[in-house]
Amino acid sequence: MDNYITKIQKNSIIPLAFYEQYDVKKGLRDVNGKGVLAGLTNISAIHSFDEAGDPMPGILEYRAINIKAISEHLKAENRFGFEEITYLLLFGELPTASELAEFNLKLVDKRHLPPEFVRDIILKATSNDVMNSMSRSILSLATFDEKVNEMTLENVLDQSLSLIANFPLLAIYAYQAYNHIEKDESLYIHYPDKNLTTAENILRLLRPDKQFTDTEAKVLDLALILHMEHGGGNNSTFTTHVVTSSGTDTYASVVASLSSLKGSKHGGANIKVAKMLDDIWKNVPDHTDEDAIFDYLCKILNKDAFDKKGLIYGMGHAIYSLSDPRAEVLKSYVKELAEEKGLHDAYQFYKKIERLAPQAIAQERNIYKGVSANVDFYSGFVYQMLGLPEELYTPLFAIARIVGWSAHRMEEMLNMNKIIRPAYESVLTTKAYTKIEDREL
Ligand SMILES: CC(=O)SCCNC(=O)CCNC(=O)[C@H](O)C(C)(C)COP(=O)(O)OP(=O)(O)OC[C@H]1O[C@@H](n2cnc3c(N)ncnc32)[C@H](O)[C@@H]1OP(=O)(O)O
Ligand SMILES: O=C([O-])CC(=O)C(=O)O
Repeated sequence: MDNYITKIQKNSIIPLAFYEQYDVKKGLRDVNGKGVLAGLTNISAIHSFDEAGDPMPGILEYRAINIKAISEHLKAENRFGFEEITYLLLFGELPTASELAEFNLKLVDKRHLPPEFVRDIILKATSNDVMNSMSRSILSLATFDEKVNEMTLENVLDQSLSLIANFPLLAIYAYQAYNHIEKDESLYIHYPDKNLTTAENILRLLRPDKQFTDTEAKVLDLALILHMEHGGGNNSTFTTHVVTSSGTDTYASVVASLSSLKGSKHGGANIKVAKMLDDIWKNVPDHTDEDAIFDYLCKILNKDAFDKKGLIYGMGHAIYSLSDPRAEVLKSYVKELAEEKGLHDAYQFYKKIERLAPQAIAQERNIYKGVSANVDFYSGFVYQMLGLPEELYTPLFAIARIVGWSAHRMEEMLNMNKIIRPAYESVLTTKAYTKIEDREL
C-alpha cells in the first residue's frame, strides 16, 4: 500500500500556486469566500452582509418569510409547523387551514413502508451509521417503485412526498435495529400514529413506551423547521442540483444528497460537536478555567487534540459571519430546556466554547469575515436534552432537509434543463506511451 500511496501523492498533488495562476475558484468561491453564482432560486434567501458590504447578523428567509417570524408565530400560537413549512417550501405559499388539513392527510396516507420492508431490509444489515442505513433503504424503496425513472413533475412530487413522509421511519427503525442487534437492547418497532405530527411520531417511534410531552415534541418540531432549507449552494442541496441535472431518479438524487449531508463539515458536524464538547469537558478538568479551555481549543485547531482534523465543529459558515439565525433561535430554547433539565453547568460550558472558539479560530486561521456558532452547534445539545441518541443527530437533519432538496429538485427540473458540467484544466504536458519493457523500476 505504501508504494501506491507514494505514487498517488507524487502524481496527484498539484502545486498550490497553479490554482492562483489558473484563477481556479477553490470550493467554487472567490478570494473573499463568496460563492460563484451557479443558479437562481425562489425557495430561500440568506443575508449576511449589508448593502455596504459589511457583515451583519444573519437572516434566513423561507419563500421570502423570515424564519425568526415563523418560529415566533408558531411558539405564540403553540402550534406544530413542520407540515405547514413543508407546504410553504414545496409549493411557495403558506397553506390555508383547509389546504393544510388536506396536505396532512396526504402525508399520513404516504407514511408507511412496503410490507416486510423492516424485516427484510432494515433488520438485515445494521450499522451505527444510520445515514448509510437510510441510503440503503432508499435505494431499496426504488426497487418497489414501478415509475422509478419517470421524470414528470407530478411523479417526482409524488416520490418526494413519500420520502418526506417516510424518512422518520427509515431513520428510527434503522436506529432501533442497530440498537437491538449490535447493542443487545430490546427491539421496538412501533407503527406511526395517523393522528400525530411528524415530530410527535419521531418521539413515539423512538421511545419504548411511545410517550412524550407536548413541549418535547414542539421543540423537536422547531428544530426540524430550522434545518429544512438553506439555499441552492449548500453542499447537499447543490448535490441535488448536480445529480438532478443529469436526469437521475428521485431516490438516487436523495441518496446523493444524504451522502453529502453526513460529511462532518456539513450536517455531520452536529454529532461531532457533541463528541468534541465531551472531549473538552473531560480534558479540561476545571470547566471554569477560560485560559485552559482556550489553550485546548488551540490544540484542536493545531490537530493535537480531539479528532486531529483541525476543526472546531459547530463554528464558522461559508456565508454567515456575525451570526447564524438558526443557532440563535436554537440557543433560546437550549437556555430554557437546560434550566428545566438541571443542566445549567453544561449550558454555561457550551456558552464559553461559543465565545472562546471564534477567538481561537481568529488567532490560528486567516479569517476574512467573522466566525460564529452555526446551526450544528446547539442542535445536538437540544437533542441530548430530548433524550435522543447521538446516532440520530444527523439523520434528524436529513428528515428536515429532504424538504429543501425536494423543492430544489423540482426547481432545477423546471428551470434549467442543462447538465451541470464545470471545467477542470489539465496541468500536464502530453507524453508518449512507454512499452512495458522500457519502463524504469
Ligand atoms: C449545516 C452546515 O453545514 S453548517 C457548517 C457545519 N460545519 C462545521 O461546523 C464544521 C466546522 N466549520 C468549518 O469547517 C467551516 O467553518 C465551514 C466548512 C463550515 C465553512 O468553511 P469556509 O467556507 O472555508 O469558511 P471561511 O472561509 O470563513 O474559513 C476561513 C478559514 O478558516 C477556517 N475555519 C473556518 N471555520 C473553522 C472551524 N470551525 N475550525 C477550524 N477552522 C475553521 C477555514 O478552514 C478556512 O481556512 P483555510 O483558509 O486554511 O481554508
Ligand atoms: O449553507 C451551507 O453551506 C451549510 C448550511 O448551513 C446548511 O446547509 O444548512
